[in-house]
Amino acid sequence: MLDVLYKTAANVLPSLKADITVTKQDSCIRNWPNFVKVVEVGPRDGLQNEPKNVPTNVKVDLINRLVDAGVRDVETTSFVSAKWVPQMGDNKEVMRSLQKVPDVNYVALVPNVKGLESAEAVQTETIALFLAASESFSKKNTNCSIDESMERASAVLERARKAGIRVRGYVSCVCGCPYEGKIDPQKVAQISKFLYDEGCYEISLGDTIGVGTPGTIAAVLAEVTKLVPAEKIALHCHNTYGQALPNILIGLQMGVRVFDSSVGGLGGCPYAQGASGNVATEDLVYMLHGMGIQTGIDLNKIVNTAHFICSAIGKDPQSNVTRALPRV
Ligand SMILES: CC(C)(COP(=O)([O-])OP(=O)([O-])OC[C@H]1O[C@@H](n2cnc3c(N)ncnc32)[C@H](O)[C@@H]1OP(=O)([O-])[O-])[C@@H](O)C(=O)NCCC(=O)NCCSC(=O)C[C@@](C)(O)CC(=O)[O-]
Repeated sequence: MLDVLYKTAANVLPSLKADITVTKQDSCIRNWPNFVKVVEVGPRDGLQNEPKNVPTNVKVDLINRLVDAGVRDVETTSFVSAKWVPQMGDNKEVMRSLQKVPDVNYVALVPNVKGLESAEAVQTETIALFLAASESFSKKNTNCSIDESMERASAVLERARKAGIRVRGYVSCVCGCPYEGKIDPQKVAQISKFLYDEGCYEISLGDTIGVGTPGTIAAVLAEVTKLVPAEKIALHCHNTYGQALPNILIGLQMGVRVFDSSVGGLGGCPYAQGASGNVATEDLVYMLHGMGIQTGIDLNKIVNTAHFICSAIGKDPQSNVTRALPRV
């Protein structure tokens, strides 16, 4: 089986035909799902840490290209303080400029009720709340303790419920914290359960600084799935130590069916110095299609989108697949 894949790859590289999709029957592994949801976080997580100002029209173009490539869940921007994250200061303009496609879930990150009010003002239908499993990271990132962040989250969730806005939840630092080091998986599980009980439709577990390994991810998932069903969990893996894809494989094995990624592998958190971007969408899609798992995403188009945004911001793609494939 692997011989066939390698030969196929050798025949098509470096043309843009390397989407080595295998059928379910071809796949030597039988217990994978048929479909996995990919949540594209590039326009928010990918660009929030960029030193250069990215023009609003480039952000909007990026989102439209991602949607055209088949992405159906995309994090567009964040309604946080522009004093804290100036890169997202054009949040309302971005949301207003989108020509929304009906079956696409456009998600905006929100830290508090003020952020929700701004999101509502531009007809945002889905928001993402973010909490941390580390006390120090919570303070650095949102200027409040974990308990205070839970109070803020409850207020946001109550208002969102009344307004009919869907809420996704994040837990950051699930494998480690840039300030505290190791994080107890039970703490991650408690916060995940809080978000689940409060009505988040999905809980994304963030390996914010990309220190997780298949071993630590398995330990975290083992604890979290005691309190939250695996089908409600997403994994958000940064790739600092090159462990994102193996971690995702462990997630798949443990029943996770939703994975966050960032086109071109861009990203990082302004309050987690040294952390690199998320797993690149094109690397994730390449792996999943190669396992016979569908994503609805066109690999060629996503690679072109990675080339587009990387050249717009003057960066090399942090993705093996995009480095391997030329732009057409
Ligand atoms: C949460 C705050 C706002 C608290 O910041 P604060 O300074 O404690 O807020 P405050 O309530 O004391 O208000 C201070 C000022 O901020 C304003 N303010 C208050 N709230 C808002 C708002 N929503 N939008 C716009 N402005 C706001 C407020 O109006 C006031 O304005 P002033 O009177 O001084 O002119 C701040 O800490 C903040 O914006 N933090 C965001 C940090 C951030 O965006 N980090 C990156 C995203 S998280 C991440 O990347 C991790 C993730 C999700 O990807 C998963 C993973 O990888 O782990």
